[in-house]
Amino acid sequence: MNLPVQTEGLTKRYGGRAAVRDLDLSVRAGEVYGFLGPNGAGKTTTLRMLLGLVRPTAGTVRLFGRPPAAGRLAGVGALIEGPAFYPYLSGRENLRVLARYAGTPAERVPLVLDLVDLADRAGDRYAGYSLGMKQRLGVAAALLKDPRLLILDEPTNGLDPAGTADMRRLIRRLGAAGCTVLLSSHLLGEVEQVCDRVGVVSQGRLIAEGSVAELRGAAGLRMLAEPLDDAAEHARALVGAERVRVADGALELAVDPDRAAWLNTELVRAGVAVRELRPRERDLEQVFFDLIGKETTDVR
Ligand SMILES: Nc1ncnc2c1ncn2[C@@H]1O[C@H](COP(=O)(O)OP(=O)(O)OP(=O)(O)O)[C@@H](O)[C@H]1O
Repeated sequence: MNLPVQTEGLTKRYGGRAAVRDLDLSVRAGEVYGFLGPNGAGKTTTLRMLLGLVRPTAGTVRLFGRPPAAGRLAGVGALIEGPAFYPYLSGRENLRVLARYAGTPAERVPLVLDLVDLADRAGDRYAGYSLGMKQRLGVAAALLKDPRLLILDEPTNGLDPAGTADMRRLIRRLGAAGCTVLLSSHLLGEVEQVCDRVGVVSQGRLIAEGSVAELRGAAGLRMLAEPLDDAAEHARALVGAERVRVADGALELAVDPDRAAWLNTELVRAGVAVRELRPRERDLEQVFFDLIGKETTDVR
């Protein structure tokens, strides 16, 4: 099956500096994929290589199984740089101009305006739009050709909270409608809220990939109990030694949190006083900084 996006060993060097290093990325049909990383991690360079706007130093890019040669990006819509629109034309007129250039039927214009929630303001001049409306018009332009894959570079960058919420809603709506979306972001909360899967990029390398839940790590339980040694011994006997760890005066148990009541009953029965038992979940922010921190240490 041809994936919407597949790269192998994708690398871009500028002089001696690698902006993107040996990147294997795959985006599956119908998913909203978040490409997450701090500023300068290589996100824009990667997206530009996907679109054939920057030539890779090494490695390959396939979009729906084909290399992204110029003029052969059928089925792909993108918003990479701030969209260039005529300030004195309305949103609708701007899209009509673009549709004409692209050979897209003008009937798509009201459809995409509706999709991005700009139908009411379509007759207003572009110059009078808020930043959020300008970004949404950019997405509308990318949607003109009814793409199967939409690539968005930091779509909420610079937007106020309301504009950000509108953009997130729009992305979720597009995802729900079956469009594959690849978006870059340096904001965890963003990818957490809209993405099915996330790839974390740092210093040009993909350092982690998975669903938000997977990135958070396996859920588990954290227990405060007395005496702790007895609790640990019984817990090991109950769930397996490899699933039990003592850390900071507490027990960490790599088990399904649904087993809390059962564990509590068993330990109390064994004479252990369980003071606290709660699900342990790593905050995604912590995961992100753990990953980035580790990476920085590795590189040093
Ligand atoms: N045309 C270029 N010439 C030289 N270096 C470049 C060029 N484009 C990007 N870089 C460098 O490559 C690295 C990655 O940049 P890139 O813009 O891809 O990162 P990013 O993750 O998109 O960050 P941001 O969110 O800040 O745009 C940076 O160190 C940047 O300075």
